[in-house]
Amino acid sequence: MGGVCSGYTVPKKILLTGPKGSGKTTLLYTWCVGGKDAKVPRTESFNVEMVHGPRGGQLLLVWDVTDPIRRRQFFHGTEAIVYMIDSRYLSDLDDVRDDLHVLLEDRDLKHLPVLLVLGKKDLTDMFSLDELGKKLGLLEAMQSRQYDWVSVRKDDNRTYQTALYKLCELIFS
Ligand SMILES: Nc1nc2c(ncn2[C@@H]2O[C@H](COP(=O)(O)OP(=O)(O)OP(=O)(O)O)[C@@H](O)[C@H]2O)c(=O)[nH]1
Ligand SMILES: [Mg+2]
Repeated sequence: MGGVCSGYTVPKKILLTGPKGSGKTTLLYTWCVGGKDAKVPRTESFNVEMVHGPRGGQLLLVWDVTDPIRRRQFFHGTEAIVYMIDSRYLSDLDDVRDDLHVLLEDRDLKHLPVLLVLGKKDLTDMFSLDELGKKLGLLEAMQSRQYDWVSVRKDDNRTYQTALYKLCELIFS
């Protein structure tokens, strides 16, 4: 539940991660500006931004970090994971699968809700979610945690708002 202390809402800490160039910072800054064209800075190390969810009192502090080694320092206190994949590489997911499993097995991240985001859907054809689930071993990986998925494309802001809505459903419901 969202913590409220003396009238202030305590934000939920979110880890936004996934392979390099998958579209994480575009997602984060689109959430921040609420649907207008987001200016996306190049990510040197990490980005961190406060994001308002669709309902009052839904406040998220989102840490956007790619590097699998450096991101470890951001795990403590995390309350949900957003894992982003570039949809163009759905046919070659071995590295993604390994990275995702290492992340989900970390003791600081066990049992946390996960939103899987498939980015750049404007650049790819349809795919089967069953097939994706098998390739990523989602059935085992998502056992004992809440999980959802969504696809986004930067030419359609509604897809980013749907992603934010689903994330808040996972965290606040
Ligand atoms: N066509 C298309 N391009 C996108 C989309 N989302 C992001 N991009 C582009 O993909 C590139 C990488 O996007 P970023 O948001 O910087 O990706 P990132 O995951 O933050 O990258 P790193 O910080 O390097 O890990 C940029 O040129 C974006 O404009 C999308 O939905 N469709
Ligand atoms: Mg980035």
